[in-house]
Amino acid sequence: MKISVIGCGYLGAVHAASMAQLGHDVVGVDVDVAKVEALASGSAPIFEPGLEDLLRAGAASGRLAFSTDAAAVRGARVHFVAVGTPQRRGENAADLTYVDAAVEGLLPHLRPGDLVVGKSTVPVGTAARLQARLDEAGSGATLAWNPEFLREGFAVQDTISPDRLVYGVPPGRRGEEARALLDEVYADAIGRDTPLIVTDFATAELVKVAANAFLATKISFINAMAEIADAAGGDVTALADAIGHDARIGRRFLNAGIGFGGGCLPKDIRAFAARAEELGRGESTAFLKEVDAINLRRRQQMVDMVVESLGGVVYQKKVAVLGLAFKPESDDVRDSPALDVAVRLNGLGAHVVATDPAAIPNSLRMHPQLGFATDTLDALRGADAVVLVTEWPEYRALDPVAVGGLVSAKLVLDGRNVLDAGAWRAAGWTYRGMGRP
Ligand SMILES: NC(=O)c1ccc[n+]([C@@H]2O[C@H](COP(=O)([O-])OP(=O)(O)OC[C@H]3O[C@@H](n4cnc5c(N)ncnc54)[C@H](O)[C@@H]3O)[C@@H](O)[C@H]2O)c1
Ligand SMILES: O=c1ccn([C@@H]2O[C@H](COP(=O)(O)OP(=O)(O)O[C@H]3O[C@H](CO)[C@@H](O)[C@H](O)[C@H]3O)[C@@H](O)[C@H]2O)c(=O)[nH]1
Repeated sequence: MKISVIGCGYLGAVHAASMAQLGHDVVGVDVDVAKVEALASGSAPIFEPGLEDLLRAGAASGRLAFSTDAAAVRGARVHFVAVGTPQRRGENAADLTYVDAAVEGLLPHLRPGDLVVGKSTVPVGTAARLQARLDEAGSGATLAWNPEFLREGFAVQDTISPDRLVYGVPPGRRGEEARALLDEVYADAIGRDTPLIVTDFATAELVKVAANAFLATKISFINAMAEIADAAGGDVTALADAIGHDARIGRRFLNAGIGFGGGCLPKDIRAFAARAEELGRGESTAFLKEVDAINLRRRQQMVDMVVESLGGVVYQKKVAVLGLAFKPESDDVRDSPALDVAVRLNGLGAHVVATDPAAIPNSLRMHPQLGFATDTLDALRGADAVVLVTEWPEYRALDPVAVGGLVSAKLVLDGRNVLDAGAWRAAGWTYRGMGRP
C-alpha cells in the first residue's frame, strides 16, 4: 500500500519509518527542510532508540522517502496527518493551525476514494469538521481518526506492535471502506489479534485524551499521596507498591517525584479541559485542573527542598543537576520538569551544572544561561548538592562511595525516588527523596 505521512516530528517520523518496515511504500512530508534532509539521509532528528535503523533500512529498500513538497503525496491511497497540536500561546486550548494547514495542503492532491487519517491528538469535534471540509471541497476522500498511543523511548516498538488499535470512522459504506483500508495498513498487527476498537469520530478522539488524562491523574494522585507521606512521615514508595498489588489499581504510573512533563500529558489535559468547557461540561474535567496544579507544584517543592537542605541559601552554591529530559531514553525537553527545576535553581542564583546523556543540545538552545557538563563526573565535581531529576539508568547506577569523593558536600536530593536511600546513607550521604523518609 502506498502511504503518505504529513508531519514528520516525533510521531510522524516513527510512523513513516515503521510503516515502511511493515512493507508499505511511504513518503513522509514535512515543512521543515532540515528535518527532511536529516530523515532522508538516515539520521534521526530526535533521540529515539531503533529509529535510525529503520530509516536506513527504509532508504535501502527504496520503500521510504521524505520530501518538503506537498505534491509528493500524489499516488498514495492513505494519508496520515501527524502534525503538531501544541497548546495555544497564553491559552489552554489546542492550536489546530497545523492540522488545518496539513489538510488544506492535501486537498489539491487527493483522489476520490483516498483516505485521510488523523493521528494527531485533537479536541473532540475536529474529525467531523475536517470530513465536512473534505466534502465541501469535493475531494471524494474519506476521513478516519486513528489516535496514536506510542511512548517516547519505546516509539518504534509501540508503533510496530501496538497494544490496541482505534479507528474512528464515518457511518455507513464510507466507514466500511475506511476500515478495510486501515486493516490493510495494519495487517501485521491485525494478524496478531491486536485488540481493535472501531467506533465513531468523537469516541476515537476522546479515547486518546481520556487515556492521557487517566495517566496524568494517576501520577498526580501518587504525588498527592507523597505530599501527605512527607507531612505524616510515611513512605510513598512502599505505599505505591502496596496499593499497586491490587490488580484493579496496578503499580505502573505510580512513581512519585517531580511529576510529569513532555509534549503530550501536560498540553493534552489542558486542551481536554478547555474543550469540555466549550461543550458546557467544564465541571466534568474540573479535576484535571487539580491534576495539573499538583503536578506543577512538585517542581517548586523540589526546589524548596534543595534550598532548605542548603541552609536556606543557594546563591553561588554549586548544584549538580542529573537529568534534563522529561523522562529517560529521550532528548525531549518540552515542558520538562527536570529542566524546569534546573532553571528555577539557576534563577535563585545557584551555580547549576546540569548533565544529561541526550538532552543537553535541546536544553542549551532554550536555556543558554545554565551551566552544562557532558560528563556526569564533571557535573558532580565540587557540588554542594546533587539533584537527580531524570532517572536515566546511569544515574540510578551511580556508586555513592565512589562519587562521594568528588563532591564538596554529600547531599543528594532524589526527585524521582529511584536511589537506594540505605546505600547512599551508609556511604555518608544525606539523602532526601520526595515522600519517603
Ligand atoms: N510525541 C509523541 O510521543 C506523541 C504520541 C502520540 C500522539 N502525539 C500527537 O501527535 C502530534 C504530533 O506530535 P509530535 O510530538 O510528533 O510533534 P512535533 O512537533 O515533533 O512534530 C510535528 C511536525 O509537523 C510538522 N508540520 C507542521 N505543519 C506542517 C504542515 N502543514 N505540513 C507538513 N508538516 C508540518 C512540523 O514541522 C513538525 O516536524 C501531536 O498532536 C501530539 O499530541 C504525539
Ligand atoms: O509513574 C510515573 C510515570 C511517568 N511519570 C512522568 O510522566 C511523564 C510522561 O511519561 P510517559 O507517559 O511515559 O511519556 P510520553 O512519551 O509523553 O507518553 C505519553 O504521552 C503520549 C503522547 O500522547 C502517549 O501516546 C503515551 O501513551 C503516554 O504515555 C514523564 O515526565 C515521566 O517522568 C511520572 O512522573 N511517574
